[in-house]
Amino acid sequence: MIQSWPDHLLLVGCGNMAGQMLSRWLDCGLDPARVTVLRPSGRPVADGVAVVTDYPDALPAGTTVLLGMKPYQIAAVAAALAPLCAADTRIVSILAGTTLADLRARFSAARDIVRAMPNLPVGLGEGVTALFTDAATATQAKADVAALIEPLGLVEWIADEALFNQVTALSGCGPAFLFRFIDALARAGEAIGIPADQAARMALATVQGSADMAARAADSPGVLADKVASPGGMTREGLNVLDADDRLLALLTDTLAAARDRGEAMARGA
Ligand SMILES: NC(=O)C1=CN([C@@H]2O[C@H](COP(=O)(O)OP(=O)(O)OC[C@H]3O[C@@H](n4cnc5c(N)ncnc54)[C@H](O)[C@@H]3O)[C@@H](O)[C@H]2O)C=CC1
Ligand SMILES: O=C(O)[C@@H]1CCC=N1
Repeated sequence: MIQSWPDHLLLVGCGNMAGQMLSRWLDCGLDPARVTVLRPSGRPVADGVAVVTDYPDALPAGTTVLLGMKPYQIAAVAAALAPLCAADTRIVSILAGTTLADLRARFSAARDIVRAMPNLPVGLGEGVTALFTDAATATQAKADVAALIEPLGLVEWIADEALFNQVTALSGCGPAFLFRFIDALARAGEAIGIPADQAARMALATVQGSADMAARAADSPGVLADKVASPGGMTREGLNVLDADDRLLALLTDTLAAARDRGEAMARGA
């Protein structure tokens, strides 16, 4: 695929998440001269990328703005940024729990506004990004934003914004839950007697290899689990613990529901 990049990309905030997105875009050939980062610290981001600590007097025509600061900063950012926006300014927001209606109210001049929910592995091109927009956004803008996000990994358009907090809980927050799982697997190994450093290496490699295998396999993860479990063997005994009363499923459902609920509270301004 021939990547067509925005002529001008303004990142408002460039911390953990937006930083990973930008890193991947630069790795994939985005010309750093097209990028401006606005960050209060003024710290350099990458060779050739302009960093500013305040808003420019004007935005070049057709600028794509990535809102990458914290959600609670939206009021202050919009107060300064919205007057610079025109109909051809494209807004891509990665702010958790900030609705499209809220963004449209704050950036009323901009026609094309897309919510994006990436996750941290986008820096490797192995992330997941959920996208949502409404009918007011032009078809070409949708295609251009999708093309921008495509090098980051899996792209999923979400048909109903009511599901956006749910997908944020699953894939946006998901890496943190997986990191916890890897850590817990290692610590459990240590608890049954494996040296800590060895358990950590083995837990990580087991998760990595299993995820790679699941991604390539024709079988579902549920079927693959059964293939590991020899009848009457060790794995079945372990699975019986995870499966009792749907323990693992219940734990993960509670985990995602708590994250989802926080997104809904954030949307209410809590
Ligand atoms: N960390 C993650 O895994 C994910 C984060 N997000 C979203 O990404 C956004 C940023 O989160 P992180 O990168 O984790 O936070 P972060 O704290 O690492 O980055 C926020 C950045 O915003 C900058 N900033 C602070 N005040 C600002 C202002 N007034 N104007 C412009 N920039 C300002 C900070 O200097 C910092 O670099 C949040 O809205 C979050 O919901 C979305 C998906 C995943
Ligand atoms: O914790 C948060 O609110 C953000 C959204 C997804 C990942 N980090």
